[in-house]
Amino acid sequence: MLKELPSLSTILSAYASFSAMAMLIRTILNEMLPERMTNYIFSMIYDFTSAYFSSDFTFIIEDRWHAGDNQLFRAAEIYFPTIIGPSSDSLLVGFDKSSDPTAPPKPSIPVDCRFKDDFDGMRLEWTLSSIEPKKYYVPTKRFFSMTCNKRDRERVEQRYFPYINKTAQEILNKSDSLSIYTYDKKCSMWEPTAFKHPSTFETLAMEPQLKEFIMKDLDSFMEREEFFENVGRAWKRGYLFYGPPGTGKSSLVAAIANYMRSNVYDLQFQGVRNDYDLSRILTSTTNRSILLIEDIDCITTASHDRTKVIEKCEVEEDEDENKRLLNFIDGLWLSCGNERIIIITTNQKVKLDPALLRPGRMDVHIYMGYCSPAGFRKLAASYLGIKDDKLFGCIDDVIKSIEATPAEVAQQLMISDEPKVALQGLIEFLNSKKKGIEEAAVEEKKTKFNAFWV
Ligand SMILES: Nc1ncnc2c1ncn2[C@@H]1O[C@H](COP(=O)(O)OP(=O)(O)OP(=O)(O)O)[C@@H](O)[C@H]1O
Repeated sequence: MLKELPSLSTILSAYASFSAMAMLIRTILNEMLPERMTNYIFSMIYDFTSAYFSSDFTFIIEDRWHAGDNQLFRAAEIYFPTIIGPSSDSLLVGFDKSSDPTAPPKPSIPVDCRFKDDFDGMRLEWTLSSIEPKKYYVPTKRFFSMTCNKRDRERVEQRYFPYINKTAQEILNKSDSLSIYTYDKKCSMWEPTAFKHPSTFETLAMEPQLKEFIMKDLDSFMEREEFFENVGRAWKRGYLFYGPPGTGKSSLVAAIANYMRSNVYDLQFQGVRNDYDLSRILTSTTNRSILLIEDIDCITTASHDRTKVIEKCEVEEDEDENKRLLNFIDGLWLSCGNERIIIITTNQKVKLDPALLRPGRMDVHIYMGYCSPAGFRKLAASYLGIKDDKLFGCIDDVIKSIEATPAEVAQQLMISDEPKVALQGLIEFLNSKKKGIEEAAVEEKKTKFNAFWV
């Protein structure tokens, strides 16, 4: 076997010829090529050989991805503070406006902090870095980086990253704080505010069957990811809430957010310039959230009340605006990611283009109406903590005969903590409203009568 090995003199002479060759190439390159070109060639050779022979592999997760937020970065931001422990020597802490100051502060990862995570037998060391932009209007770029062994690359891609996403979602589901986001056009980013609306399905004054229907619909939507995938439909559901002001449309949105434990993105149609803008705004929202567009009737000036005489140019303007709105809603369905609930509210459904209301754009239409006796009882239970009273019968009678919104009834019930006083005040309010309506009806009759004889 030893015989097969080359002799020492052969090895030395091979090494000498290789070195001579390398020197010759180097001299030729130095003589013939400009210095910058030579440096470039050497750096390429270095990069190639070091990548080929190195056993390291680096993953980088930047905060932006394809002109939107990088969802993996957002998930990492939620997950990493929960694993940062003895392996790190610093932690960023703070409170936001909505935090309980007596509770421990919220943790976050400081820039340049190194920390380790153990997953499936691998020890992965992460760093959060940031790059300051050269131009003042470009935001700071932040990214997590981690170098692992090349042989672990597949495991990290296939199992560790999905694990980060899943764990972040579980943390969000368990967390008791929700946020409502509004889009800041100047900074091109969503601004979160703590969402602490107390409305729940329990406190809502609406027909119990309707509540049941909405809750079941939401549950079945959340459970049917596979169904949506099999039938080739986007995993989204569109709800239209319509009804007079003060009947609880916004309260219903809040009840849904609390029920689903979902953040709300409050989207302003007026703030969106074009399709590209919309897609950019939507890609920076997170999955499993509610997209809310309130008072959509105020967006379109179009009136479908065909009894009204409208100028030709007005009709054309309305049609343009309607087209833009339909495009906007279709854009929502296309670009807003998965597991989304899209809610549109309006005071006047008749003003909306019927094309907007078709299934696929708006799947479920919910009418929020005036206060019924059952609605009043719900409000009395929430505001006064009472289930019955001898004044209830009298209130039921008036409430059935007029149009009082739950907001108006709730307003009266808040006047006093003393149930008797509050109920008495409500009766007076309802009676005066009834009287006002009757007087207005008589007045209208009189006007019509006079007009007939003129
Ligand atoms: N159905 C309801 N159940 C319980 N509370 C209600 C209901 N409707 C209205 N309220 C009370 O009235 C207030 C105003 O209601 P809300 O803003 O939800 O009505 P809205 O229909 O969204 O009104 P708008 O069309 O003007 O936006 C709520 O904060 C809540 O206290």
